[in-house]
Amino acid sequence: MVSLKLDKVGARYGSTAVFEDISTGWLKGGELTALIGPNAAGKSTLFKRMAGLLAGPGTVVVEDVREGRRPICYMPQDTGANAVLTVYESVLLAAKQGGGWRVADGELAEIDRLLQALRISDLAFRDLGALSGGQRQLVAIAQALVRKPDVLLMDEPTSALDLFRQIEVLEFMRRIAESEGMAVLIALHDLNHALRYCSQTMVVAGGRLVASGPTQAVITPALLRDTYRVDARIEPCSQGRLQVIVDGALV
Ligand SMILES: Nc1ncnc2c1ncn2[C@@H]1O[C@H](COP(=O)(O)OP(=O)(O)OP(=O)(O)O)[C@@H](O)[C@H]1O
Repeated sequence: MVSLKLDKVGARYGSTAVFEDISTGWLKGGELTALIGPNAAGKSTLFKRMAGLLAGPGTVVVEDVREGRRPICYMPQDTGANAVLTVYESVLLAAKQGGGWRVADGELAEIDRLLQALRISDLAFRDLGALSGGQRQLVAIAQALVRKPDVLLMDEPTSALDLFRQIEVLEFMRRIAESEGMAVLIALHDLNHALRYCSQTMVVAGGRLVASGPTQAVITPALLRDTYRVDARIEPCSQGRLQVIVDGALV
């Protein structure tokens, strides 16, 4: 099973450091890990650094990548479509990225299966540019999964989705991470999603990793006060699930 850790990783734009010296323990395949933190904390930058899209100090260690799998794929937050492609073409193109152009029947079947699983088969022959923001986000998830990564970095993958789709996508990701042994890191603003779906959570703020570990141990009223500047409680709902209840902003 794949495993991943960060060793003294940093990133900067020009002369401005976004974060420095981020080290983690091993994150394992089969689990969802939330990456949380305030706006501009560096979540997208950390994903880009991990995916090798940005250079910087330190090492992103990925071990035991399986044959036929890509080590790391990054699904960006902004999925604006400027290519003149249908949904199906765009997913096929993602599958072939970096490989040969011969298409096996099994690859087409895999695309059909993914579009069905994400309930977007009806969009297959629509142009990307004619989709809603939420539809585009679902297509971006299909494009990411069809690349068969062992580590998948998803940047706010549910930000444009309605409530039903948010739950459906996160449950799907949890199932697929478990069944395929994929390590999935998800940048999230909805901390209730982190509590419900992610076994591990990493928190970036103020240019460093301020906490990391099992989600229920990491997301605490003290963290919400110090990192998000809100007064909040974490309490079980009537069905026993932990929920963040925000009482107010601390000014
Ligand atoms: N291409 C860039 N050039 C210069 N600065 C950048 C660039 N991209 C991001 N930044 C800056 O780096 C910092 C971290 O941005 P990043 O997008 O990683 O934050 P984030 O935690 O993902 O934020 P959000 O939750 O708002 O999406 C911000 O101050 C941002 O302005």
